[in-house]
Amino acid sequence: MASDPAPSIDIEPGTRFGYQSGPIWKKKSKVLVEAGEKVRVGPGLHLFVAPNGAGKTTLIRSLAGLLQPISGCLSVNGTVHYFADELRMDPELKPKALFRSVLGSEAREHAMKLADTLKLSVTTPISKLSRGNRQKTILILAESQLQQVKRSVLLMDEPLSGLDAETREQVVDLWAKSSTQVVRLVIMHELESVHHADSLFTIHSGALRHTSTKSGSSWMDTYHSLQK
Ligand SMILES: Nc1ncnc2c1ncn2[C@@H]1O[C@H](COP(=O)(O)OP(=O)(O)OP(=O)(O)O)[C@@H](O)[C@H]1O
Repeated sequence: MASDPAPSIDIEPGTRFGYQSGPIWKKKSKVLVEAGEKVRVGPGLHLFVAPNGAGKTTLIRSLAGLLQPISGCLSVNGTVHYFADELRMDPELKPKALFRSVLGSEAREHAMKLADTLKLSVTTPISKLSRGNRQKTILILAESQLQQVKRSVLLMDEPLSGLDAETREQVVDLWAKSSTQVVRLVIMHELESVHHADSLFTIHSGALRHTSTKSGSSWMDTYHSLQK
């Protein structure tokens, strides 16, 4: 029996990402990012770093199927999990109840262990959690959902923002050790804690740039070289 293909993201050359504005009878498209070349990524950790307002969230939301690309073609193969940069839930909900409501028993057990490792209080209502602790809740939920599905594409918008340095290191370590059947595309601004990654996306003057080769000694050097 043939095994399922690995999860992947494909973006065809000429695909343009952006948003529509204006009244419904006179809509205008505003292009933020265009892919000049074909991009294909498979399982692994893929970083997405670009200046504020370049169009990262717009692009990742398009991959999640929440926005239509303005033109062109993309395909995301696998079960898509999209996590925005804020936890939008009932403020009275506690992480433990949230995990119970969306995770099966094994994944829930995984979530509780991870909460312990990352020092998250699972009995504090979301409204009373700090920014970093809300971010931990998102990360734990994301990682635990992956336990329930085999071929996943995880799209995350700035999951490390607000985390202290030790937690950031723990999360990045976790990603490095994680399943080979997951495509992780992660928007971030802080590259210091990332030693291992499989590729880097950026946006320069509206063009999507992508490389799997680290230039210089760090992904930060690679980012700077793609921004020239
Ligand atoms: N529906 C919309 N209507 C008007 N402007 C929009 C819309 N969607 C996005 N924009 C604008 O497009 C630009 C890019 O937005 P986007 O959130 O994708 O950028 P980003 O790279 O994720 O930025 P940041 O790093 O600051 O989060 C911003 O100036 C934003 O205000």
